Order: sequence, then structure tokens, then C-alpha cells
Amino acid sequence: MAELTGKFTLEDLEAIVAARAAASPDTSYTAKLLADGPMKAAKKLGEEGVEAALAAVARDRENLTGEAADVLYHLLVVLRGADIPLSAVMEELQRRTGQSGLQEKASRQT
Ligand SMILES: N=c1c2ncn([C@@H]3O[C@H](COP(=O)(O)OP(=O)(O)OP(=O)(O)O)[C@@H](O)[C@H]3O)c2ncn1[C@@H]1O[C@H](COP(=O)(O)O)[C@@H](O)[C@H]1O
Repeated sequence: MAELTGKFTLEDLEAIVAARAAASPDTSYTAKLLADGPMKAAKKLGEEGVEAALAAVARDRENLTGEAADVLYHLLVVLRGADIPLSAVMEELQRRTGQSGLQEKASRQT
């Protein structure tokens, strides 16, 4: 695998996931997850999300950091399986920057 220099970004991890998706499931966890179908990756994403939430409630910073990394990695695998680029998610997040979350919630309740 090519060595990455500089600040590691989610875009870097997305590129790694895309490259490993084409590998053999015998040599790549990413490829194995995708080969097992969308249910498997989605289930793992849900598990990691719950584990991250439990670590947050337990105020376990070290565990939360690791579980957060698991969540982000598995989310990128799920997005890859659904053919949704990270850029689409970032565009959606950028679109939301113009409004407070509380304003958005209030606009749905009227
Ligand atoms: N960031 C990750 C990453 N984070 C977590 N994981 C894997 O996600 C799995 C997490 O599952 P669990 O903690 O539940 O452990 P487990 O019980 O063994 O998992 P299951 O048997 O239930 O699937 C572990 O196998 C981790 O190794 C990751 N696997 C890969 N990556 C990245 O993807 C790259 C390519 O990996 P391969 O696709 O395996 O080549 C790696 O170099 C990393 O950059």
C-alpha cells in the first residue's frame, strides 16, 4: 500500500477503501465486507455506532477515539457499497451550514 504523507483525511481513507474494494476478500477486510452484501456492512456500522455511544456515556476517551475511527471507516465502506461519494455527504453538510440545527428542527414542526 502506498505510504501517505501529510495530514490524513477522510478523502484519503475513502481512496483506500475504493482501492481495497477491488482486492480479494481473502486479503482485504474491506473487500470481504462489500462481498458479503450491504446488510453486513450496515450491521457493522450500527454495531460500531452503538459501541461509540457506549464509550461516550462511559466517558472512556481512549475507547471512544477507537470506536469513532471504526464508525468512520465502516461508514465509508457503507457509502462505497451504496455508490455514494464522500463529496456528496460533504456537500450536504456544507448546505446545512447556513442554518442552525435548532432552526431546521423548528421549520419541520410548523
Ligand atoms: N480503518 C480500517 C479499519 N477500522 C476497523 N477495521 C476492521 O474492522 C473490524 C472491526 O470489527 P470488530 O472490532 O467488530 O472485530 P471483529 O469481531 O474481528 O469483526 P467481525 O468478525 O465481527 O467482522 C476489524 O477487523 C478491524 O480490523 C478496519 N479495516 C480496515 N481499515 C482501513 O482499510 C485499509 C484496508 O484494509 P483491508 O481492506 O483489510 O486491506 C486499512 O489499511 C485501513 O486503512
